[in-house]
Amino acid sequence: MTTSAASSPLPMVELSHIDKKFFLRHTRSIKEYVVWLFTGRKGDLGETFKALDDVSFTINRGESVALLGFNGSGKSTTLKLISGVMLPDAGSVGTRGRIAGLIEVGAGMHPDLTGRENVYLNGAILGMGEAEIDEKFDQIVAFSGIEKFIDTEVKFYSSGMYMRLAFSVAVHCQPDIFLVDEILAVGDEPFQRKCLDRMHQLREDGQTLVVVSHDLEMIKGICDRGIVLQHGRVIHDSPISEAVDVLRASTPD
Ligand SMILES: Nc1ncnc2c1ncn2[C@@H]1O[C@H](COP(=O)(O)OP(=O)(O)OP(=O)(O)O)[C@@H](O)[C@H]1O
Repeated sequence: MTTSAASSPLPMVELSHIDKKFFLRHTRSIKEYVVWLFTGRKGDLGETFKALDDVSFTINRGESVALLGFNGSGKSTTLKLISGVMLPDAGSVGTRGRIAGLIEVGAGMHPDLTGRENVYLNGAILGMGEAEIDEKFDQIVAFSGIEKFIDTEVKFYSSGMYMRLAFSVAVHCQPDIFLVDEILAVGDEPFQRKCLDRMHQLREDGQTLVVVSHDLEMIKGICDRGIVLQHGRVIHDSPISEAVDVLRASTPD
């Protein structure tokens, strides 16, 4: 039996045995540091901490996946590795196509540039050419709803305004993979609804979504699969309702 290429799953994100470590510095006073230096450097000034531990999963085209877990479980670190702004210490990350990541409020924006200039900067970072941005500029600004402030330097924007502009640029660049961290929470309710509608539309268009949020009801409305992280390890991967139940039944320790 032959399977048509159109119906076979196409991997868009592949994480294989990822480890990510951070160095946690133990704060010391200058006096303590000098004593440590002249007494044979006994004891550590810090320790290595594993934020992700042997994380592997594959996300196929058209899937809408939530990364779930309590604070500090490694969700944002995973998104940063997928987006490429952070590299793993071990393992490999593979992605396909254009990625747009809304991971940190203000990331990818230059504070001294205006909203208009940042649309071009952000658009270029996301892989759009000048002509493509010119063509979509009015739509981007209209969706963001910040027309009045588009020629103001973004350092004067509120966090909600940053997010509006960044979300609008990201969705208009038609990403193959759209990564969204908690940042939607800084938008007001009408704009959040508008973002959710747009994310549903991306999903219907067959794009791939990876979402991090503690708003489990919202997540259930937008995602079809949930990956639960605990202390940097994947402990569960299933359809979203079951994954949310697993998270709710577990305890943060
Ligand atoms: N740049 C960094 N330097 C040191 N430690 C870090 C760094 N980034 C993340 N961590 C640590 O890695 C762990 C995982 O962080 P991460 O932000 O991925 O968690 P999260 O699941 O997104 O949490 P939250 O729900 O609170 O946003 C945390 O203990 C965090 O303190």
